[in-house]
Amino acid sequence: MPEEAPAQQASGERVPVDVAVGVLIDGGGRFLLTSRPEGKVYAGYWEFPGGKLEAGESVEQALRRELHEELGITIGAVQPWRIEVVDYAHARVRLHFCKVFAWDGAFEMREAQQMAWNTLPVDVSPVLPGTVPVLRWFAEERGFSGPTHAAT
Ligand SMILES: Nc1nc2c([nH]c(=O)n2[C@H]2C[C@H](O)[C@@H](COP(=O)(O)OP(=O)(O)OP(=O)(O)O)O2)c(=O)[nH]1
Repeated sequence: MPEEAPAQQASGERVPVDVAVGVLIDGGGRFLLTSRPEGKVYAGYWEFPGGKLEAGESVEQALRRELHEELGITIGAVQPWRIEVVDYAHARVRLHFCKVFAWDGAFEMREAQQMAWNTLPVDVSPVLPGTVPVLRWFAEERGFSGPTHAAT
């Protein structure tokens, strides 16, 4: 589906679209990456699951909805982590990355995407540009040095 034309601020900068992103971390410290479904921009690229906020939604509400819609799970506590603005040709996005350590339900890939539990370095490729900083934050937290993912 083509994305809507981005709105512009008076300054000429595009208004960012808010996106809630879930960084699911399991008991072994692995984190979940999913591939972007066919028909979306950057189809096939790996990212953390999530999606755009709908009107009136908080980040947490959007994250609960998106992860249920996309993965079939019900998430527990949402821990806001970091916020990052990324300029793509298709949109300017404000990514609200949240850590999630608990969820219920079995994973179902409801958009025919793929999922992979990862540690550093990640073994899936290509990684979405707006996802790369998260791998760096994990590397800092975990004292990991070296490339976090394969260069594309
Ligand atoms: N989910 C997610 N999106 C990311 C990440 N990094 C990153 O730059 N993005 C960008 C890609 C998209 O431009 C935007 C998310 O929008 P989307 O199109 O996937 O969201 P959506 O599921 O609400 O899509 P739709 O209903 O409009 O089709 O955020 C990430 O790690 N996870």
